[in-house]
Amino acid sequence: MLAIETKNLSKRYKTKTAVDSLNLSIKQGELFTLLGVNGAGKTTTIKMLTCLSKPTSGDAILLGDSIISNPFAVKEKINISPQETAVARNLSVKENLEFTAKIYGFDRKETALKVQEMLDTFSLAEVSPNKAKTLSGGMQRRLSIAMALISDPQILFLDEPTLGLDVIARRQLWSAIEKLKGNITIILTTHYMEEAEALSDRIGVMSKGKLRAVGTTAELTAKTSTGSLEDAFVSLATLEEATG
Ligand SMILES: Nc1ncnc2c1ncn2[C@@H]1O[C@H](COP(=O)(O)OP(=O)(O)OP(=O)(O)O)[C@@H](O)[C@H]1O
Repeated sequence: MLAIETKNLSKRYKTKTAVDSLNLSIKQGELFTLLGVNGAGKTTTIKMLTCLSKPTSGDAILLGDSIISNPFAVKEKINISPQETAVARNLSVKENLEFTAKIYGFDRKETALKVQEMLDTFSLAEVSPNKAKTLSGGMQRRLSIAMALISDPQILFLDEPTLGLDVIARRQLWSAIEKLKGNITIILTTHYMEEAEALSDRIGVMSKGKLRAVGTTAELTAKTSTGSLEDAFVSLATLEEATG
């Protein structure tokens, strides 16, 4: 069974087609990156796949369930770390994780185990008693991802996880994401080429709501006869300008 299969997934606002007939297949355990410039349609795609926004037309099947006809089943299997982190600023790191575990109905023993696992995986043990608002941007993002993983989702969505982070914080977040690879399906959005290249099994290039190409870095560079992902991306964007 595929983790995600979209069928002509589309979202139109009044005058704007944000996502245009997206057809995409993502395997279980894959780390798949949607790469595109601002306004390409990445966040709108994530919002539809996480049942936060209804498609105008088309559908997506996540682990066998449709986002249109069975959104509750979909929501049980997924979680998202959104662009704006979802941490409670006045709670400590540990309290944020415990609070999330309680929402999902874990008992005290399960909560303690899960919280410790997340503190270790995301190198947050040292700041566990500190209020979230005192953390650096990078640590807040790591906490946000840890909170999204508490419920043991089978698919995790990361919307621009390293936006605004410095190079050190970005590398720390990459290594946290790398630890998750293979155990869970991850859909990541970014407009950083080096991030897509460092983390992804496959990359989907989006521009102006359309999926222009899908493949590994090597496949995308071969397809465009270029020497780097950045050149491949520019080539695909230029192609898009020619074809509309
Ligand atoms: N609620 C809305 N109403 C009207 N237009 C919208 C709405 N949300 C998004 N759009 C438009 O749809 C297009 C795609 O936006 P989206 O946020 O999905 O892009 P993105 O690739 O995630 O960009 P970014 O990297 O800036 O987050 C943009 O042109 C945006 O202005």
